[in-house]
Amino acid sequence: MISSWRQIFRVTAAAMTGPRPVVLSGPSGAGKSTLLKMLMREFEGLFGFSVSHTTRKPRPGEVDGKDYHFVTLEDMKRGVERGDFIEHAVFSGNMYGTSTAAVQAVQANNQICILDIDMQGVKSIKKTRLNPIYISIHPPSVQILEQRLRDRNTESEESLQKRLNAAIEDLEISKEPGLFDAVIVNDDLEEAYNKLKGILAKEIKQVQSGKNS
Ligand SMILES: Nc1ncnc2c1ncn2[C@@H]1O[C@H](COP(=O)(O)OP(=O)(O)OP(=O)(O)O)[C@@H](O)[C@H]1O
Ligand SMILES: Nc1nc2c(ncn2[C@@H]2O[C@H](COP(=O)(O)O)[C@@H](O)[C@H]2O)c(=O)[nH]1
Repeated sequence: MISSWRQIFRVTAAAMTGPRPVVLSGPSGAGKSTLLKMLMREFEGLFGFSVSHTTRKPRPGEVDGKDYHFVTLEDMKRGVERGDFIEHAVFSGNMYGTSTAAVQAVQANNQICILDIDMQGVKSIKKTRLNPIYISIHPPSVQILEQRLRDRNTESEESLQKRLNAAIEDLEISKEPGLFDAVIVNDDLEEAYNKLKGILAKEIKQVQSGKNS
């Protein structure tokens, strides 16, 4: 346990000196992955994705170690017991977690670390010294969210309903004053992306100037 606290301290200490990490949260299907992939494409090398662990099965096209570390429930539980995770949560029947190593790997490259995590993760990260910028991505409406999730064609009916129920709850919680630094309604994708870039402009400039000096 002591070594895991040391690890967490190292991550948080690095976060206080390097660029601030960015937490993207918001309902499943709101467009977090779409937006973060756009950022990583436009600003190649500036951002690094914190690759979470999950017990859910990979979707077609998802790559182990890139999109997620896909693990068994037993492995995940062992990792939690070892203290490998800064935060972890159960979402829609599967476990998800951000490992200290995932954040450290990004910070070691002096990149802006992006975490794509659910509301429980946000609440847990708030108790650490990671000090990220918290951004919530919202859909224009729950109806549009449902349509996007259906069109994505990744969920069973049961999983879809669980995600919609969580979405309704999380949209309510996200109104809590001070919980997020910014809320972006992802209606028109380009517009939402430009807002995201605006919010991160200072961090982007800071890392760009460091890389060019
Ligand atoms: N502005 C938009 N207009 C229309 N479709 C969109 C928009 N943004 C994202 N989408 C589509 O909606 C679907 C959900 O987006 P995405 O997978 O990025 O959501 P997510 O928030 O990362 O979901 P999850 O939390 O489940 O990983 C995708 O098929 C994506 O192409
Ligand atoms: N608390 C955490 N939530 C996470 C993490 N990685 C992803 N997520 C969230 O889970 C849901 C579902 O993701 P999906 O890929 O199965 O659609 C979504 O809201 C993610 O933000 C994590 O490490 N911790």
